[in-house]
Amino acid sequence: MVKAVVLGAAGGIGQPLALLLKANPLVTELGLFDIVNTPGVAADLSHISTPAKVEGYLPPDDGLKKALKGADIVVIPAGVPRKPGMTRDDLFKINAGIVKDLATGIATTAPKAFILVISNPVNSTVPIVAEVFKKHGVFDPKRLFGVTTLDVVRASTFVAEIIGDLSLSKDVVVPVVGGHSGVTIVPLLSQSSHPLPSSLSQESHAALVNRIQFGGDEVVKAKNGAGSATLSMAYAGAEFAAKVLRALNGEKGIVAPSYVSVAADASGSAALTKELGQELAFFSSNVELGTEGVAKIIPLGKITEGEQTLIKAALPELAKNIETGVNFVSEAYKTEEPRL
Ligand SMILES: NC(=O)c1ccc[n+]([C@@H]2O[C@H](COP(=O)([O-])OP(=O)(O)OC[C@H]3O[C@@H](n4cnc5c(N)ncnc54)[C@H](O)[C@@H]3O)[C@@H](O)[C@H]2O)c1
Ligand SMILES: O=C(O)C[C@H](O)C(=O)O
Repeated sequence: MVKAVVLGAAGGIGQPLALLLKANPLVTELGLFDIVNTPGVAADLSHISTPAKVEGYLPPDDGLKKALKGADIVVIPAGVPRKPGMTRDDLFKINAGIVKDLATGIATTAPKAFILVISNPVNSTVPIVAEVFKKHGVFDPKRLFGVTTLDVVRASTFVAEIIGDLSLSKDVVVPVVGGHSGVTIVPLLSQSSHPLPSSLSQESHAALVNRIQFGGDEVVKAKNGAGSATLSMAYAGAEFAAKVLRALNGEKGIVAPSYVSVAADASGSAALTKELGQELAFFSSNVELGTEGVAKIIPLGKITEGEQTLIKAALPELAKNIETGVNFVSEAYKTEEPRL
């Protein structure tokens, strides 16, 4: 029996993500929480002939607690998306508070659940969840994941496009490390399961890296004020959730990149820190998943000089983003006691 919960379930990501989770046979219960419209979304999904029992909750009458009760996996796409001209960091002001409140609900109701954070800026919202959990004395770094899968999905698609065969895209695997915004997104194209054509010019290679790093902007621009990636994100979020669920179900050897706390695996992160030349509290790297969450953080391995330069550019930005998240929670708790 597995209960999955979506917080922000009526949104542009939340609805298709809830649909894909409802379609996952490993999910037997699906809790949907949002500040609007969840009863309708839940009624609609509940007619689909798959095992999951669906319930929708709103804030009144302890809706968040009811949605979270007994949760094994909680996915968070709650919060505002970008408009053209904005960076993900511009979302921090609104989304930090939303994520903090939802994290408080999880810490007090389902502290053992796996938490998959989609809300931007991921580089900072994941540290917010960690800090809230620490304040409540329930932080388990193995169970907290920043969802960076969309970067991996984009890399697979764009590499397959360059190879000239989109049918390969589901098989192309490119590790994408670092974080989830602009220069912190570092595709390790040299480790692609499908090598790039040797005829690819340096300029085209650089353009591919840039497209993976700024793929989100392409969608924000095309949507022209109506938000950011929702459908591709729902697909990516469901893919990552499916891997976590398979690992929870006992399947071995499942690997996926995710933005995790380095405290999740001391020896893996020590090797990673050596490669990076500095320690960061959070970093996205390939992670082996197990029944307890992160089983292993897999270091970068062999990378090119160009990739090393990209990592160097990512590190200061990531450090700043992490600090922003951590400071936000310590400031908040100066005026507010954790609700234990
Ligand atoms: N990690 C990624 O790769 C990635 C990709 C795409 C989008 N995102 C981020 O995901 C977030 C959501 O994007 P979207 O397009 O679905 O936005 P959206 O506005 O369509 O949906 C957000 C939903 O969150 C709900 N919400 C707001 N406050 C809430 C609260 N306190 N509790 C519960 N629900 C609440 C809203 O009612 C809305 O239904 C944004 O921050 C966006 O930047 C992340
Ligand atoms: O670009 C955004 O703001 C949304 C998301 O992070 C993305 O990568 O598409």
